[in-house]
Amino acid sequence: MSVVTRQAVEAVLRQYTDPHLGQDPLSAGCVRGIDIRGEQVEVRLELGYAAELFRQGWAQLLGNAIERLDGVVRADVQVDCVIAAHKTQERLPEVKNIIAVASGKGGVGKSTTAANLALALAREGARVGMLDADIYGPSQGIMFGIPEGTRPQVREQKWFVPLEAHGVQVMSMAFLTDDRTPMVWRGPMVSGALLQLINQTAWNDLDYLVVDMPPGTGDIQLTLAQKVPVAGAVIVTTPQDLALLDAKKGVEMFRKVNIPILGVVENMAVHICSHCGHAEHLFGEGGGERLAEQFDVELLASLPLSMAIRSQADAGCPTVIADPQSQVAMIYQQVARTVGARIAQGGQGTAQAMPNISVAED
Ligand SMILES: Nc1ncnc2c1ncn2[C@@H]1O[C@H](COP(=O)(O)OP(=O)(O)OP(=O)(O)O)[C@@H](O)[C@H]1O
Repeated sequence: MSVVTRQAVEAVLRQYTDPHLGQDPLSAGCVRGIDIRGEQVEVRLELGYAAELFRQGWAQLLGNAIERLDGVVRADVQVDCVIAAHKTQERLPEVKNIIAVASGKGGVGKSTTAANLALALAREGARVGMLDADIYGPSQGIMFGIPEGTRPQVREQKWFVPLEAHGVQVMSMAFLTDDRTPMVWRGPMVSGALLQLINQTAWNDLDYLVVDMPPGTGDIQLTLAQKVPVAGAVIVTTPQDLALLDAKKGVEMFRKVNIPILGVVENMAVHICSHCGHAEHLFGEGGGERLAEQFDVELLASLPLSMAIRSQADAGCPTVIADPQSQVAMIYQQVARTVGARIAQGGQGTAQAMPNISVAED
């Protein structure tokens, strides 16, 4: 009878690439324990991102592979998700990671993407908040189905208690104003008000706070990006040349303030005929890919122009929860897990970068 070794188990693990981390569990530092008792093997893995819809399948796949080793009768793989606080996250103790969702121009589907991303993160088991910072066209209240006129409670005359919808904590300037208040705010006022909104909301133990940024790349965006400890940004674009040009400005702006770009989402990329299923590239093919290549950012997903995406979001129940088994919902889930994985890889949990000290022998 052959005896199973730790090396043999590790060699099996090395053959499998975590699709979100792009590395095998060992190289990615996910292995927390390997226990071998005779013919039984127990492996514990820890993922630094939310992956409720992935972890069981991943555990099963790895377990089956280990069971194919000579001398193994049973392999149990346990996969846990543990989301750490981003290293820059000190000012907001209740928020571990802030994700900015931005676009170079309006109307590309930034808010729709932000809502689906937040809900997808929640479905993956994370505690999630949504801050609607799109002050000129706040739409998260509608997308989360919060009845117009609902006001947040105020605690100790200082804290706004975020509204809860579909399991996500939601806050928007729209909850504090009414339709008759014209939003003709100038830049500095807007940034000030938004910072106050972020800092004075009583967020409750969030793994991720998704911020739906105002469209564009002006002063408001820059101030927010600098004053809020953002873990990373997701840029939303459509494939038209003009939108892509604006998206490039967005990428450059975040780079300038040293905020990592987690990736680009290309929205309304293809039209799928609801009668025959034929896919048509309305605005030209491969724009998102070119942008990703040119700017060395990851293309997280290409989403179709779809009536369902629009009608479900506009009705207060975005696709991720309205039709959770749909292909589109699965794309959003994939984006959510990848975004979480990129943040985890960006140095989560490391308190501070230490200077290197080298000791040389004479
Ligand atoms: N993939 C899609 N397919 C079809 N319609 C979409 C898609 N994504 C977004 N939409 C629709 O396009 C419109 C604009 O979307 P959204 O409000 O998300 O854009 P935005 O970039 O946030 O715009 P703004 O910044 O001006 O608020 C909405 O009616 C939305 O439902």
